[in-house]
Amino acid sequence: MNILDKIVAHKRTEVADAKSRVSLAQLEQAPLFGRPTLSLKNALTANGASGIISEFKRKSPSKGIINDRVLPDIVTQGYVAAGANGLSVLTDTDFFGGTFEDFGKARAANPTTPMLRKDFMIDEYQLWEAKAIGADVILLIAACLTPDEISYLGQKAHSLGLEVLLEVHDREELEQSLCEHVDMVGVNNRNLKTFVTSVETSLELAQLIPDNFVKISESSLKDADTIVQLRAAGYQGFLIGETFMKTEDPAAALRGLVAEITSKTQFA
Ligand SMILES: O=C(O)c1ccccc1NCC(=O)[C@H](O)[C@H](O)COP(=O)(O)O
Repeated sequence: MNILDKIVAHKRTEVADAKSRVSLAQLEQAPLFGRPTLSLKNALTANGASGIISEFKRKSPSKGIINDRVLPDIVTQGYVAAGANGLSVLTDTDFFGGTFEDFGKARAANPTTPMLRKDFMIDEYQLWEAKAIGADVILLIAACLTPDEISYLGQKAHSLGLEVLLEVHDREELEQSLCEHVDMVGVNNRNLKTFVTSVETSLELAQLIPDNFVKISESSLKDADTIVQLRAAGYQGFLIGETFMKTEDPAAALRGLVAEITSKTQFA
């Protein structure tokens, strides 16, 4: 069984357990459930946007522990001050060390920044959870969902006011999964089954994504030259976790990257 299958199998148990403990009606009573959501799509496409979505990621299946010494509220507030247009916070505990508590702390510290609940969504119950914790955007990963599930979950997410980021890794996933219930298309440079990374994946798929979807390049992004190259290929969003989180001061690492991108763009 590959890691993605393991994560999804575990997620099914986790969701079944959560459903038996907390009903949808109870989730709807959460203080943040009725909060108006913020648009990540608008934030990424605004004039002068950096396009960077900074991720709070404690550990990962591919790298093990990345950083267990930092706090979600401090790091994410720093990210926003350093120029992030969106935040991604892992809520998966077993494989990524994230929690709803992490998400809640980041949410409270950043009330005006769009936030992605980064998890493996397989059931509409998780959309209610996302609303209850104050998320603005959810992720649908083509590699672990059927096209019908993507369409169904996308539609449900929209009915709750959540934006939808569809994640693909190759042409086949893109062609089979793209539908009207998606707002943004993320191309993951990491093959989630083998962990092999290549930015070529984003570069190759760029022209195949229709222009009415905001394009986001995800994973293994490390330097300003790559961001500049991806922008030229049509990407307006850049999801970055490890490059920042592996440092002692993730926000300072983002600030440095934004400064470098700005200088390369100005003098290009
Ligand atoms: O990061 C992993 O090892 C991983 C393994 C299996 C499934 C998903 C995984 N990562 C999720 C992500 O999409 C990344 O956290 C995100 O794109 C940021 O990537 P990076 O900048 O490389 O931390």
